[in-house]
Amino acid sequence: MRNILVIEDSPLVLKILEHLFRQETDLEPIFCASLAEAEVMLETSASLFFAAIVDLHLPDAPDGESVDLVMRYHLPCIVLSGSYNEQRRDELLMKGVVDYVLKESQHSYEYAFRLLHRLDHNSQIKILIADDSAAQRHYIRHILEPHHYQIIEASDGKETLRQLNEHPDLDLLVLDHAMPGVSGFELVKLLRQKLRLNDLIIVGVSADPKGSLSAQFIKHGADDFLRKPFCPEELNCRVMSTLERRDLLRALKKAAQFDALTGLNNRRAFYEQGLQMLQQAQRDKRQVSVAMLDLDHFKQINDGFGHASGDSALVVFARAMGNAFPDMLLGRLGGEEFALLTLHGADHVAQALDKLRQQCAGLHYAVGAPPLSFSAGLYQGEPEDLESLLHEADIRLYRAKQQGRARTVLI
Ligand SMILES: Nc1nc2c(ncn2[C@@H]2O[C@H](COP(=O)(O)OP(=O)(O)OP(=O)(O)O)[C@@H](O)[C@H]2O)c(=O)[nH]1
Repeated sequence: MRNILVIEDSPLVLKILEHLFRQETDLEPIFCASLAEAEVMLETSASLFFAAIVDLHLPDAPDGESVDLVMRYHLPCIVLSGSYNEQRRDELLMKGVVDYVLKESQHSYEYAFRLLHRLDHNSQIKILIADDSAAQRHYIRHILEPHHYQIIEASDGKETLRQLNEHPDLDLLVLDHAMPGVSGFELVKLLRQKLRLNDLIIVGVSADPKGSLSAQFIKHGADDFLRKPFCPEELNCRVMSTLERRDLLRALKKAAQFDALTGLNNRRAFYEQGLQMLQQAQRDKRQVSVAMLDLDHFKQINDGFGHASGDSALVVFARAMGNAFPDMLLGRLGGEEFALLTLHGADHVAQALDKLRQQCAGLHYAVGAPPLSFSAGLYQGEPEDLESLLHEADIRLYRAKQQGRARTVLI
């Protein structure tokens, strides 16, 4: 839970904020209606707070004194203001507030909450600022720092490449075009062709007046582009939206690859990775082993102990399978049916399946429920066609069920 200090006196705004905080499970607001109240709160409990949302005009602080108070305690500060004043906004942003949000619509309040959520993740985000001008690097750092990112700098193309090698977990590159040595534009091409395709977000930056440059950057793989001079909010908005877009894509990819209940590969991902494994085995002239596993009398668990207990049986079984076969390709093909594919020989897999069977008997998944048991069909053969290999394993699984379940059939 993150405590958020809210310094605000307007009953209407408080009502809106209370409503929005009620929808948050991990943010807890603590409200102060005046500067005096906030001073006492921070004096006694500043370390409890993660960030602050601050009204610019309070009866005992008519001129933004509440912002200075919060900044003195080095708390990330989101300013809420009823009126827009460009000079005031610039002053506040240069002072290091996270953002200046107008109290004009539901959308702006929601934006403030997006900022709070991002702040929570930003300390894990690594940004590289690549620009040959020290002043420009300093300016960008100053804009990004209040958002709590980890920031690294590079002053030319070569150093940028060195930093990228040194920090393979970099999330975002703010890349100036006109750098000595390798230009920003050349770097984008190089990074997208040679290093990695999607993981690194690239935001191009240039003072070049040519309109086509931004399009060229983006066509060659940059995620966004900013023309200098840009205002602090513009950079922050673009960094935030590219990060959000990447997180969304990652979540989508995860949902498309993994079974939501057990976390194992789903059927599609199992087939995709299985095909790659078969191609590798063909190149290495090796056989593969494939097994199909199916929980025994699973319907009785659902019928006798409820669907939730059935689900929990699937979860504990999948976890045990993951522990038993850490270096093999595993998947949930559907229902209570699982599969594995490996370069290990069938004897090795058969032994591991027996061990898993013993462990399953001791797994707890519902009060009073019978021990978990599974049948398996196992086949070793040439890495030709995944469908046929699975079919062979399935025939053997059928035999295992016929022969009384709780066993592995290899022949
Ligand atoms: N709880 C739960 N049940 C599921 C899920 N997917 C499939 N099932 C149930 O799994 C059961 C499978 O039953 P059957 O195909 O008759 O197999 P079984 O009872 O295990 O019998 P044998 O395989 O012959 O030992 C059905 O009742 C399905 O409704 C799931 O995601 N969660």
